[in-house]
Amino acid sequence: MLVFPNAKINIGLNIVEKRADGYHNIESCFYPVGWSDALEITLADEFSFRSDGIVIPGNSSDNLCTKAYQMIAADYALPAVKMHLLKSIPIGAGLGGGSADAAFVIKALNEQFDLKISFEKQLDYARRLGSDCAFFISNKPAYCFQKGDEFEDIDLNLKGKCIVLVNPGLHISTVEAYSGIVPKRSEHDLHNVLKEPIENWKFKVKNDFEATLFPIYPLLGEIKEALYQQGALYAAMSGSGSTLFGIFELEKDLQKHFADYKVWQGPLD
Ligand SMILES: C[C@](O)(CO)[C@H](O)COP(=O)(O)OP(=O)(O)OC[C@H]1O[C@@H](n2ccc(N)nc2=O)[C@H](O)[C@@H]1O
Ligand SMILES: Nc1ncnc2c1ncn2[C@@H]1O[C@H](COP(=O)(O)OP(=O)(O)OP(=O)(O)O)[C@@H](O)[C@H]1O
Repeated sequence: MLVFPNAKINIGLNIVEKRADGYHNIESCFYPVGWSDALEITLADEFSFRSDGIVIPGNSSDNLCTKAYQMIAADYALPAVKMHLLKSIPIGAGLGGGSADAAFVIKALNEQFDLKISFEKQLDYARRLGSDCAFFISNKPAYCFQKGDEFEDIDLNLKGKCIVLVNPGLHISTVEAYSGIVPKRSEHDLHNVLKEPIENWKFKVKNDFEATLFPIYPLLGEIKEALYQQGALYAAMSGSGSTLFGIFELEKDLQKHFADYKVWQGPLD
């Protein structure tokens, strides 16, 4: 089976409070984007995982794909498989790429081997692998709360608009990014603000990581500003960085403009 785990962006990210378990409760809109890895899962004599493309830190037993397989294999009689990942989504980029790979393994094993794991149970498995992971089980625009792993439907349709993702190659650790944050309630209810015209978002839809990370990495703020100068309706950092995104009314080719960085651009669904 061949699947294409895709990235996500965070449209708005309020870090509301620190939890007793050390994590943070957040409020965010998660939106799928087309920057994708490719993952092939085939029957084999023994389990193996290998990856090509962007080098993933850690060895194959640390990989979230391996962890997802082992977790399901602990509860279901799974045959051995060979997994081959072509890694394209930048790492430490706020795009949830590792989480997407893991969620797609859960979904692919369920389908390929007819395991009949319910949707709710797939979500529970995904939550065990990472806060971002559960989103990729449904992989539809959603308002996310708690650790980012509880969802409500959101009335937001950006279909037809174009997104440009710019990754400057800085690897920002999620743990470090959260450690710099002083949580606070947001001034604006994200649900309501996202119903306003996209041109208003610039003033009201904030990613709380920007205030602490932009002073440390000024390049991030410069790229966001450049996206606005190029005509973005809305621009922001995704997750804990380091990827910036711009949403444009029409197709936009900024590959040359951001020639020093990794750029992905395409339509939103
Ligand atoms: C920044 C976001 O990408 C926004 O979508 C996510 O909140 C991060 O999700 P993730 O990468 O799946 O994070 P996890 O692998 O679950 O956690 C990594 C570390 O980030 C911190 N963490 C993560 C999620 C969360 N809601 N609060 C946290 O404080 C914790 O220190 C945790 O040990
Ligand atoms: N399949 C995988 N792809 C990418 N990273 C992986 C994978 N498996 C394990 N990891 C580990 O997860 C870490 C970061 O994962 P990921 O790419 O999801 O982070 P991110 O882009 O910062 O996402 P976010 O902050 O939005 O969760 C890496 O340091 C890497 O060691």
